Amino acid sequence: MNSSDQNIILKVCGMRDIENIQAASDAGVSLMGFIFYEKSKRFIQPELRAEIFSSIPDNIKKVGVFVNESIDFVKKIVHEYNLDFVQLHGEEDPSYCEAIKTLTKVIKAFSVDESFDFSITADYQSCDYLLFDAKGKERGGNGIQYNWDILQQYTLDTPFLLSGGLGPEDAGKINSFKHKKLAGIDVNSGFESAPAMKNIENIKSFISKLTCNTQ
Ligand SMILES: O=C(O)c1ccccc1N[C@@H]1O[C@H](COP(=O)(O)O)[C@@H](O)[C@H]1O
Repeated sequence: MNSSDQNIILKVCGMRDIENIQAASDAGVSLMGFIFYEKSKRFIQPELRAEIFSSIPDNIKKVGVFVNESIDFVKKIVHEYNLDFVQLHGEEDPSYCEAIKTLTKVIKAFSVDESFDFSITADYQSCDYLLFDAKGKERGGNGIQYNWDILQQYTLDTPFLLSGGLGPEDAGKINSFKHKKLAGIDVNSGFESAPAMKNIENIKSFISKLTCNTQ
């Protein structure tokens, strides 16, 4: 039961299956991530993109996820699929983020562990959101969490998304987590029955247990 006036963004990442996208949309998800990183299990093959993107309901905000791609490639994809956001999961520097910001909104991801130095985020304050994922072997989608207490060291104004191994059982922990710059949460492998296939019942049950409203 949602009982708060607070709104947070719920992003479901790594979508690829047309029926699963529709079902997630029907469940109330309005921000979805699509992976343009070839080494990911959730990569969308170029030949499937046109059909997938033309099927996405109009109310869905589309996030393209990239890792150290050329700016020209990202630009092309933003225009081709009308992306509302670009999420950057590599070593993209502040000037790269600025260049993408001329096209669409930018989410810059950082890999966090207990020794993460938040001072590096200072140069990324013009991004629309930062995203704090867990540091793991892969660029993203590692399915592991870090100790969220470290996020209290983040004191800048740019809002952030909480990410990294979030699963259906984490609703209570998310409800208890407080940070004035928390803008949303990003879920992925913790809700999968197979790569890029989300368990819709788990998403519905998760949303119902969050005390904030999701948007
Ligand atoms: O999901 C992927 O395969 C992926 C690949 C490369 C960059 C980012 C990726 N996904 C992002 O990873 C995080 C955490 O995912 P998880 O919950 O630990 O599975 C999330 O921000 C996804 O957007």
